[in-house]
Amino acid sequence: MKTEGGSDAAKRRAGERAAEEVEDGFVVGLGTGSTTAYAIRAIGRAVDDGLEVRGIPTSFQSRQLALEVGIPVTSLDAADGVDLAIDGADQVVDDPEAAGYGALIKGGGAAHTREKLVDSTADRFVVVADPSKLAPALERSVPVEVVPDAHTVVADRIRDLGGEPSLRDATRKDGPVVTDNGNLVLDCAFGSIDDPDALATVLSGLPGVLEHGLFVGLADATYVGRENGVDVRTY
Ligand SMILES: O=C(CO)[C@H](O)[C@H](O)COP(=O)(O)O
Repeated sequence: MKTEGGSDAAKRRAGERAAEEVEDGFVVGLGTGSTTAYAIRAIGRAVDDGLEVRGIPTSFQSRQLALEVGIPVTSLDAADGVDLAIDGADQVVDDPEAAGYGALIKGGGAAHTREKLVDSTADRFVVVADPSKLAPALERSVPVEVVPDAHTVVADRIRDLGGEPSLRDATRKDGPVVTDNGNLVLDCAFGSIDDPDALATVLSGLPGVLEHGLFVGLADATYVGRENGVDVRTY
């Protein structure tokens, strides 16, 4: 059995704190990843206790978990908006003086296209994270989902922009990761990103790019799980 380490405890606190924001009648965006999974499980327990909600999963993984814990699932085209989205992040800009304060890198689970769609649609988007995700600037590789035919062309454009693209390999399958949308992922290293908004705009404009993992100006708050509680950043 997996034991709960310090980081897992922090993730659980963040996820469960965010789940407390879910109100009766809400349509909730269900993000992807281990931190959001704590929120989904907590919402499932609340549903058992009588809370009436519908969830919009952002991935196969979050849909499976929602069904397992008894959250009725719906979709963006069937629901009339999203009241609250709860989602994790791979890195969060945590310097209030930085231009990109509250900007995120997402897509560690290759789910960032649907995550951005659902998170950006929500009236309120809450990020759940443990302290290891906080950084003064974004410096992790940016996941870029590309249609399969375009991966070499987009990789060349990324190099032109000064980035170093790497096709994401599957760990338990020969060949690359294939997203829930049937596409490939280029993890693109740019070093420390001074202007996330500018890079996001350029990446969005590249033919063949479906979506990238820079989330700029989308989050309303980040809940940071700590050993003894939760710190809330609002933007
Ligand atoms: O963006 C994501 C998936 O595409 C995840 O939210 C992100 O990778 C964080 O995951 P975790 O909570 O497991 O650290």
